[in-house]
Amino acid sequence: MADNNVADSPQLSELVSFLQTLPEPHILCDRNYRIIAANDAYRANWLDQQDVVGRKCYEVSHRYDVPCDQAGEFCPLQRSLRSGQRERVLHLHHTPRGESFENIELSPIRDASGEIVYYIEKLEPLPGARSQAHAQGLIGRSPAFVRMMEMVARVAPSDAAVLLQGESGTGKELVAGAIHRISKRADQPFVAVDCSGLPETLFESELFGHERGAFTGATARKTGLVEAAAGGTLFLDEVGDIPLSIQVKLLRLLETGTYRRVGSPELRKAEIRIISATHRPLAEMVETGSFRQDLFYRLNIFPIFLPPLRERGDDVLLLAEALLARVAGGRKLTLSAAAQAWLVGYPYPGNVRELRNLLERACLLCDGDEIQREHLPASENVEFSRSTAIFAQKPPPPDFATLARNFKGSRKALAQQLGLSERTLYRRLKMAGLL
Ligand SMILES: Nc1ncnc2c1ncn2[C@@H]1O[C@H](COP(=O)(O)OP(=O)(O)OP(=O)(O)O)[C@@H](O)[C@H]1O
Repeated sequence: MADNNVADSPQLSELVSFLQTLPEPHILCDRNYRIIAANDAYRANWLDQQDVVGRKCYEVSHRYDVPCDQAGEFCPLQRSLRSGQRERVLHLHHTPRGESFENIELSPIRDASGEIVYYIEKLEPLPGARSQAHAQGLIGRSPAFVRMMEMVARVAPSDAAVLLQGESGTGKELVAGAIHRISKRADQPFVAVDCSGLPETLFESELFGHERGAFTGATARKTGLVEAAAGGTLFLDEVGDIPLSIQVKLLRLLETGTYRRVGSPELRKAEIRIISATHRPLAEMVETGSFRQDLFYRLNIFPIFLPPLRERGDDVLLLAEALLARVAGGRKLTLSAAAQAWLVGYPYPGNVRELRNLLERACLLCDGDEIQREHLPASENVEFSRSTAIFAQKPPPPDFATLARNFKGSRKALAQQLGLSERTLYRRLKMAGLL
């Protein structure tokens, strides 16, 4: 770690030996992006590489010739110079093991006059996210994808409820898993519940468990999914498909953090973090009354929008290469220039899932080593796959007017069922022409 340039300055050498005590990779930079020192944890990542001291941070981490903000990315150093505060960003960095997402935290160090003279930069790799072709985790490097990953990195360490919204096949389940793996609950269970596949009658006993004899057929005590996820993460997939009658039960769990097994008076504490996902427009469903507003607020503490593949530019080819390696069953396949051109131009209504399916089919059709244009769908099939993608979506739940007309109870009961105040309900009824 010792650096001849810095040994003369007592203040600096103190800083440098402080960095050395830190277990995470750290570097010290000046205001001009020059790396002045790097601790052993950082150097361990750069084994066998040219020394980084004296080089510019953007050149080492990005192989750019200019600072990040001039290359179209956020530069935490520039931000910190402006704000005078500590700044955090997520960057895709070149490392000796390939590209990897890293959480960067930059803390300014001031001299006696208050002027910022150095920056301490902490670099922590984000587990579960890579841009490399053969990684098993989330793949992408487009600006839309990096923006999403930045949100993932920010929320993961907290216990905040996350709502993942995005079209079908955009990777919501994968992102939920990544949040769990980055969180402090990573060593505890990750339990996924497909809410659309859960019949109304089973919802409570599946989620909360039941006692022996709680209802006909309950021949033994059953542990619920909330209990199975204890200490970890409960992932509620397709949360927009939960019927109104059940939404209230979920709300109670979120509001009180407690639940009861069916057939048991004992109140149990739920030690879980909730991540939910939906491809439905939940905010609109709240407007039309098919999703409870209060439950929406509880789930939507930290919303993350997953970009559709058609907005992810070059990620298509990056993903295609990685997914090809995953579906090719050990064969080493490449994509011809014409196949690549078709893949880049296709709009992917079924997103990454559809890309994966197209490649799986192409592998089966291809006898050689290179996937050709003809192994991919003819243009008329594009419409076919689009209609199947739409067909795969479930019918929307009934709208507010239908619900309100068919409701048998009082207006107060209807307001309660919809999670609205009576005043809001009155306004909605009026707008729907029902008053
Ligand atoms: N960024 C990504 N990198 C690698 N694979 C991905 C990525 N995004 C999605 N996939 C793959 O695409 C497929 C669909 O992903 P996933 O099931 O997570 O989507 P989803 O948004 O939850 O879909 P749905 O709304 O239909 O449940 C999976 O095979 C997943 O591994």
